[in-house]
Amino acid sequence: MAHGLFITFEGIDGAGKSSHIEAAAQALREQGHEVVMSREPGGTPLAEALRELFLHRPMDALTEALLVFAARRDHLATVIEPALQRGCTVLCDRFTDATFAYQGAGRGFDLAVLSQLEAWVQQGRQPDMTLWFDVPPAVAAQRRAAARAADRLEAEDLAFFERVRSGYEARRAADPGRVRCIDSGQSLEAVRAAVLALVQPLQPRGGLL
Ligand SMILES: Nc1ncnc2c1ncn2[C@@H]1O[C@H](COP(=O)(O)OP(=O)(O)O)[C@@H](O)[C@H]1O
Ligand SMILES: Cc1cn([C@H]2C[C@H](O)[C@@H](COP(=O)(O)OP(=O)(O)O)O2)c(=O)[nH]c1=O
Repeated sequence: MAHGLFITFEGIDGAGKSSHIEAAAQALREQGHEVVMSREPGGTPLAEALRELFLHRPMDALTEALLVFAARRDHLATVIEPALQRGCTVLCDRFTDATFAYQGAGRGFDLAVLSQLEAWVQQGRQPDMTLWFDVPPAVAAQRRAAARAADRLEAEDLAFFERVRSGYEARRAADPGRVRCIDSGQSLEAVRAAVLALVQPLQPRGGLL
């Protein structure tokens, strides 16, 4: 079925993805896309409330996984799917690759259970393209320390973020056509050029209406 483009942005905390989403959106608008921007966990009032709990309350890995998928279900049903059906291009700061990377690789949670939750919640919906901002965890930690106070996930140690990074690499290896790796250890200007090189050729898809 025809639908708008669904593009997600991923990477460990401090990789630099949030620094480039607006530039990607602007480039796409200039190509004629009607852009909807969102984030996960979040993007709806319910999902934003779940995000606050997720980022600040202690919980085990299964609870983390259930919360992010509950938030995702609401976000997909009320924001992402309607926007894609209208033919919009949806840019989302994180999506299910983050769950496989953080809860799966980072926490060691069962990947088969995550795949089951993914199937129930997404009903086959997958991003058309994912930009994975890849950077060594030590570089990301320096960037975070200079920029902001750590939340519950950001307080994890370098070994955790090494596992998360390897989780993203596994997702890329499983679907290299979708997950595109950007070397985010470069300068802001070089990363921005790499992002624009990937998004500028994308044509608007148009919707059903
Ligand atoms: N390529 C880069 N070189 C140097 N600093 C960067 C680069 N990309 C991002 N930063 C800085 O690192 C910090 C974290 O970036 P941010 O975009 O918030 O990361 P993320 O969204 O991936 O957590 C910000 O202060 C940002 O200005
Ligand atoms: C979407 C998602 C995010 N997360 C984590 C990754 C981040 O540490 C955190 C929030 O992501 P993010 O919005 O990137 O945080 P910030 O705006 O502070 O950069 O949630 C998961 O652990 N699993 C998930 O499925």
